Amino acid sequence: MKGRVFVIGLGLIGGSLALCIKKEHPEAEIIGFDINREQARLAKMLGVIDEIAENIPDGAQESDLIIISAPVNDTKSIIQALSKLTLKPDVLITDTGSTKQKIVEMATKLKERGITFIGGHPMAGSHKSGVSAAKEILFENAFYLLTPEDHITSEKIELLKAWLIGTKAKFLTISPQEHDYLTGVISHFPHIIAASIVRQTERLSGNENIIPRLAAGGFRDITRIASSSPQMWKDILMHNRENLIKLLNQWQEEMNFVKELLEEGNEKGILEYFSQAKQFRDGLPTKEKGAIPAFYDLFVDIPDYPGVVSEITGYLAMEKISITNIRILETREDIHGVLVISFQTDEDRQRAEKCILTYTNYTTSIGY
Ligand SMILES: NC(=O)c1ccc[n+]([C@@H]2O[C@H](COP(=O)([O-])OP(=O)(O)OC[C@H]3O[C@@H](n4cnc5c(N)ncnc54)[C@H](O)[C@@H]3O)[C@@H](O)[C@H]2O)c1
Ligand SMILES: O=C(O)C(=O)C[C@]1(C(=O)O)C=C[C@@H](O)C=C1
Repeated sequence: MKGRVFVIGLGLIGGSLALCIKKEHPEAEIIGFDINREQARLAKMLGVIDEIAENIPDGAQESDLIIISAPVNDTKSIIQALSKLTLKPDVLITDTGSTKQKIVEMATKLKERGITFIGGHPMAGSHKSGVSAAKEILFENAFYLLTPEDHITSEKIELLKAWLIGTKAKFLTISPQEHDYLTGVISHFPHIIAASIVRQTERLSGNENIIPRLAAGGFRDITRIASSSPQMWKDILMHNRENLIKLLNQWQEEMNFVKELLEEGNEKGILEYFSQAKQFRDGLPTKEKGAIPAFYDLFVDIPDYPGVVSEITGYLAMEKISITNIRILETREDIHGVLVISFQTDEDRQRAEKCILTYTNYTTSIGY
């Protein structure tokens, strides 16, 4: 497709979408604006956008598609600012915010001017922020939630999907209310819990350095998202307060239930508690991204000697296999450790396993 695309907010999500659009529609011209000029300059330098706009009116006026990928509160102000401009009559405006009700409400200002706004939310991301973390494959296989209002025609929705086809995401249309409830349950609420576990651990650590040093696999897995942008999450919580208050009440009941099981020494009840959770968790789709991202992890038993990690990454580099993450499971005290290497695709993981088995005598597995 040809046309001018204007991305406002050149961080992880805006940058990743710009890359997806450019790949699929190389003839499109991608203009970007970020309140942080450094981010905009970096986006241009990294080839994420073609040109930097001086300000929002400058970028918006001749655009065919406008994507707002700023924190949710800023998104509201940007919509308000856009509603005061003279834009192309058939311009399509969308956003990527993690909440939808308040944003869609604000977009009535656009509707009043006859401008099409379709709320959007790609359900994949990271705890990292900024354009340097942007990547084209971020949304592959993820759900991409759209919250068009009733007056939006299916042609406009299809046009937006066509622009975004390079995300390789699966589009799903829901109402803003459903959106905020569902994402409250599977995304916003878990972020509160992750932060609370980290805070409790910090509080209990006091001067005892040993606690953070012992915090290994389980703690790290459940708290990764506590490293996300505090500014972004403050805004999300403020936008989804009602749902989150209800969820917190339910969670308190759940915790009281566990406490009672413990007080009663109810072995059967505790077993049942974990079994039920395991059954549900194990039944979640593993190849789909979304609330639960697909991890293509390879576990490698490695001896504990200096340079072993670079030895393995060196073999993978020789075979041109890209990795997305690498870490050592610090749960064992013996002379062996477990290296966990994550890949973008199952195919990469299989190639990596073959490569490691060819060059080394280490044992590998895809589960641990
Ligand atoms: N991070 C995730 O996992 C994720 C996933 C899906 C959706 N989202 C949503 O997408 C949006 C962007 O998130 P992100 O992770 O890319 O954040 P980010 O911090 O990486 O990027 C946001 C960018 O917006 C810029 N910005 C802030 N206010 C602005 C304004 N008024 N005008 C122009 N630029 C402005 C910031 O300078 C920053 O560069 C948020 O609404 C977030 O809720 C995030
Ligand atoms: O993977 C992560 O780090 C995320 O937190 C991504 C995540 C999520 O909660 O699933 C975070 C917020 C977004 O609105 C969508 C996706």
